[in-house]
Amino acid sequence: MRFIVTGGGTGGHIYPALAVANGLKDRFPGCEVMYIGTSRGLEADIVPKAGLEFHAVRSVGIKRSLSWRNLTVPWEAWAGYREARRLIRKFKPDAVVGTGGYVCGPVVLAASRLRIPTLIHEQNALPGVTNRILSRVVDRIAVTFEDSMKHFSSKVPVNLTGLPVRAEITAAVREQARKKFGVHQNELFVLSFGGSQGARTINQAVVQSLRFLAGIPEVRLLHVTGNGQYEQFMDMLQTEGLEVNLLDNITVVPYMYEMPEAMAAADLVVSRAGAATLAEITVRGLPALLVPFPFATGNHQEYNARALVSRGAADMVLDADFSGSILVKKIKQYLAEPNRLQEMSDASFRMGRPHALVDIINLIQDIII
Ligand SMILES: CC(=O)N[C@H]1[C@@H](OP(=O)(O)OP(=O)(O)OC[C@H]2O[C@@H](n3ccc(=O)[nH]c3=O)[C@H](O)[C@@H]2O)O[C@H](CO)[C@@H](O)[C@@H]1O
Repeated sequence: MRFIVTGGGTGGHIYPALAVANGLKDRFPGCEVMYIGTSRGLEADIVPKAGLEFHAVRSVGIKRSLSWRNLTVPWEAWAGYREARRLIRKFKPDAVVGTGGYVCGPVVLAASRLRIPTLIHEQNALPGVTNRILSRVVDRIAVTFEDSMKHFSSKVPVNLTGLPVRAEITAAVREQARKKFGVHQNELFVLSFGGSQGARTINQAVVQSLRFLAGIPEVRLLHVTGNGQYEQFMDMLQTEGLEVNLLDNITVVPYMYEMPEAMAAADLVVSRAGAATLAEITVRGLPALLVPFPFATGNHQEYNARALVSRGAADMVLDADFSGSILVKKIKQYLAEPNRLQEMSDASFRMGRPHALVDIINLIQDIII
């Protein structure tokens, strides 16, 4: 068996593609998997490190603002399509799977024209432009959120699978994780972070709230600033006259490499609303206070957040409204109403899709038979 997976640009498209590649290898021992991306995207770095055969094709996105570069788009797109077609003809895959990003366009389109079974996975509640176009030519569509199903044409079967999360996220054990982070039984352990890059708004709000949170001993806060924003965060603390080492119940780190354990230990997550983060939160049944990144394409993070909010799994505060005083107010509310947290947790757990990967691999198996 041979498969091609494609998806690129940001980690949000690449990690689900890698999860699918690994899932295919488990389901079809001895199968060959080729990854097609671009040479400029993060995938050119990540995919070879993951031990997969990687090939790059040209791919272009249309600039939303007026730009002379858009004039070269048709030529570049045609060149990328021809490169993808050549790779597919040579490799002869049994199926091609796309997880979004511009590069999926030429690869999935070429596969479909060559009558090779195709599946796309959409991570966000508001589908990206490439997946919307491809949805007309593929054999199967898998989605993370029920809310995105209405954006696809009814001709192609759309399946609600969820987004595959790392196995460690489900495997981490709460009691062990709480011990590791020194969390006492009755403490409310709050994990705050802003996606993989960190979020300035969340960082600022945390700085503004630290003096108050330090005075609430029932709360323990683990805050992740993002690697690129750690120094700025420390500068802001200094300006406020705060020394984090002196605050017993507060820990600040630049990046959390042990996110599975941190989530396992947490009672509440404060974060952006990237699709991977939300898949992890719901698989663990965590209640969340979400502050969507307002500049994500098409404002898709707000749509992602609303998918949880409308089902009672999370609260949302828009980026423009979020501040230290809102954060403190919300935490005080949750402390005063533990039932509310429990209800959010139950609703979150109901949305979680721990079998996302298995369901996606089943769909791939369906289209190749
Ligand atoms: C800014 C932007 O447009 N981001 C998009 C990008 O998300 P991006 O990949 O940046 O962010 P996500 O929130 O989806 O995922 C972040 C991942 O990083 C992990 N993590 C984070 C911080 C940390 O310290 N340690 C750690 O391990 C999280 O556990 C999670 O697995 O692609 C997603 C899927 O298309 C979209 O939904 C997001 O909107």
